[in-house]
Formats: sequence, C-alpha cells, structure tokens
Amino acid sequence: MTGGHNTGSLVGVFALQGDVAEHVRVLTALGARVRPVRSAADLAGLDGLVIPGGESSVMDKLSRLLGVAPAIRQAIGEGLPVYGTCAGMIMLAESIANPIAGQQSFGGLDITVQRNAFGGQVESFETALEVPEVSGDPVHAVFIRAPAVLRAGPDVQVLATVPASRSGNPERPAGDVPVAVRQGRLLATSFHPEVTGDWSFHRYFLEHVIR
Ligand SMILES: NC(=O)CC[C@H](N)C(=O)O
Repeated sequence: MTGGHNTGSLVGVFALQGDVAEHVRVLTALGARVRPVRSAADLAGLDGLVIPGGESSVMDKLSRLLGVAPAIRQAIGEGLPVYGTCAGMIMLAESIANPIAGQQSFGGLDITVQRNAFGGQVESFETALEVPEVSGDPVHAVFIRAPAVLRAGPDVQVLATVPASRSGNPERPAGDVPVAVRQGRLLATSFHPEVTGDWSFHRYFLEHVIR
C-alpha cells in the first residue's frame, strides 16, 4: 500500500493544542491534503479529522471557549471519520473516568478512558504492538502520559492491548487494557504514531477508515 491512493483526501488536524505539526508531516507524506482546524468553518468539506496528542483538558477548554466544540461534536455525529491519538483518544471518549474538574470530551466513541493510566511523564515507555488489523509487522508505539480504555462498548473493536503491568501507576487497571480501538469511522490510539516514524495507523486511517 502506498500513500498514492489517498491523493485528494482532505484531512483536518485539530490545531488549537497538541502535536499538530507531527500529524501534518505524516499525513502530507502519505499524500493527503491537510488543513489545520481551529473553527467550525475549517470543518467544511473535510474527508477526515485527526485529533493530536497533547493535553485533553486544554483542548476541551479552548474548543469550548472558541466555539468549535459543538461543530466537531455534530460532525462526528454525522459520520466524519476521526482519528484521535492519546489526548485525541480522550476527546473522542464518551466518558472520562478521572476528568479534571468539569472536563468534557467531544464523545462519539463508546469507551470510558482513564487519563494518565500508565503514570506520568517519567513512566513513558515504548513497545512493539501486534495489530493484525492494521499492519503485518509489529507497530512501534510510544506511550506518554497515555490513557487506557477501561470499558469498551459492544460496537467497539479492540485492535491492540498492552498488559497493564507496563504501568508504574499504582492506580493502574488490571489485566490487559485496550490501547487501540475502532468504532465505525472513529479510530483511537493511546499512543503516538505521529512521533515514531511508524505510519501504519495513519495509512490505515486514510485507506480503511476514510475510504
Ligand atoms: N501524550 C498525551 O497526549 C497525554 C494526554 C494527557 N495525559 C491528557 O490527559 O490529555
């Protein structure tokens, strides 16, 4: 598979906060046209949207303050394909187990997430994940203050899990926790493919979620 199939797809990157430039670089290299999204008007005509890693509570505050949150919520409801990484996964979650006071998400994805489930910055880790739906090779995944999926609804497809014992967090969940999920046109990962050079999730989003 090459990026060539995607030439012409217009993909927005939520750009009020987070590692926007990294996603723009990967999507552009894969042949997509990319538009930063900061307002409701920026959503017009998009084939898909990426919500980057960053800080979900800040994304929430800014997107409500600047009035783009209802438009993103509506676009998700109307079936816009969206890929959220890390904080982006939290923004797509229907429910946040440990929100910062009053924190809201866009929702759409029938999951409950725990923010910082693998611990803080110093407990960041990298691992190779088996994700047969997405790639024949193990996917290189970087976890930075990453969320875990505590609950996934019946329509949610779990694409990859990691043992919760990876976590240095004493509050960690038990067993294996989902870290990559898909529900129809919504895709989310706890980790950051945009910073690893492993583009298999972006390719999957462009070739199998958007089209
Ligand atoms: N690397 C990340 O995106 C971290 C997410 C962050 N812990 C949050 O709550 O938004």
